[in-house]
Amino acid sequence: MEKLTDQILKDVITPRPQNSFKGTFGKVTLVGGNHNFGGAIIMASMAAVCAGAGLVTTATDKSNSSPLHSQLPEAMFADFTNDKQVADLVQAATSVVVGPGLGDDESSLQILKNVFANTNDQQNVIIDGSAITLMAHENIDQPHGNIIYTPHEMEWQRLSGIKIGEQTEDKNKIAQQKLGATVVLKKHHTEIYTSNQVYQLPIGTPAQAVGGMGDTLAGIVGGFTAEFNDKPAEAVLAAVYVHSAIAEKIAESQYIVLPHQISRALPAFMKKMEKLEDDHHIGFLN
Ligand SMILES: NC(=O)C1=CN([C@@H]2O[C@H](COP(=O)(O)OP(=O)(O)OC[C@H]3O[C@@H](n4cnc5c(N)ncnc54)[C@H](O)[C@@H]3O)[C@@H](O)[C@H]2O)[C@@H](O)CC1
Ligand SMILES: Nc1ncnc2c1ncn2[C@@H]1O[C@H](COP(=O)(O)OP(=O)(O)O)[C@@H](O)[C@H]1O
Ligand SMILES: [Mg+2]
Repeated sequence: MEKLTDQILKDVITPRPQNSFKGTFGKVTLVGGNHNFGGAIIMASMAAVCAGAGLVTTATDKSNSSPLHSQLPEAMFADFTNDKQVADLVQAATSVVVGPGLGDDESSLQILKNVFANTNDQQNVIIDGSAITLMAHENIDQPHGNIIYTPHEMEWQRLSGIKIGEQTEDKNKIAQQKLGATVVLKKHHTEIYTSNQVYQLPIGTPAQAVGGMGDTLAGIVGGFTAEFNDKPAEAVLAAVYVHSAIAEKIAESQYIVLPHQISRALPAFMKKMEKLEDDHHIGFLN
């Protein structure tokens, strides 16, 4: 298992071309947030916007429209029960994030099936939270796309059948190869299983054990894969690293880290990365 280092941030977060516009940095469509879990998709959407995606649209329960816009006017809204609109938004996306707060009832299932029916192999599809649980429980086939699962250990147990105490590197690798997808197995020292390598995140803090922390990561992965779409595999690794690097920084002065604080810190943190020369280390930054 190879340990991720801050080098991944320097590799991925480079200065933006002068001759660019919002379309240069990709479109993210996020789908989730039922009547009870609106916060999950709002946190994911905030993360995608703050990570630098060019355009972000959030397909969610109607009741989340005003809360979304009051927190995040940069995001556009769609009603996730409008199948035609969601299909169009999914087809138009560079990256699709599905699952944060989606829920596990019949309506959640129909929405998930509609999303999965409309992805294609050119897109990054980040499958998180309820979407993983629904796939496992309802035996739903994996959709088209560059698939990135972001399960916590229980979601990985549901999806892979490997019990939490038995999730060894070898077993996880076999399950990941069978899926033909990237797996970000979230825990203390998250592991990332890619087509040809297994990475471990050596940073991160228990101050991150807060609801919404994974929803935020899913949004960063969506934002980075859209923005840095010429190197989607590295973008996933950088997203995982930046999420915990910022959290560690905040945790120097806070007992817990609120997920939205990570998102709000992203633009300034990324600016510092952009300026870094190869011989500088993030540890020197304040
Ligand atoms: N503010 C919100 O709206 C929030 C909504 N959420 C959404 O709620 C839905 C259900 O997700 P949950 O993860 O809460 O529920 P799940 O039922 O999927 O998973 C939680 C269960 O897994 C067990 N578990 C074992 N190892 C774990 C690990 N390493 N990390 C986390 N759990 C572990 C827990 O003990 C618990 O029994 C998802 O769609 C999620 O996105 C959560 O993100 C919490 C915040
Ligand atoms: N003790 C810990 N140390 C480091 N990271 C942690 C710790 N506890 C939780 N995290 C991180 O927080 C996130 C939790 O994700 P998840 O359980 O999906 O949260 P939620 O669904 O509530 O948003 C993951 O990125 C995980 O790695
Ligand atoms: Mg989660």
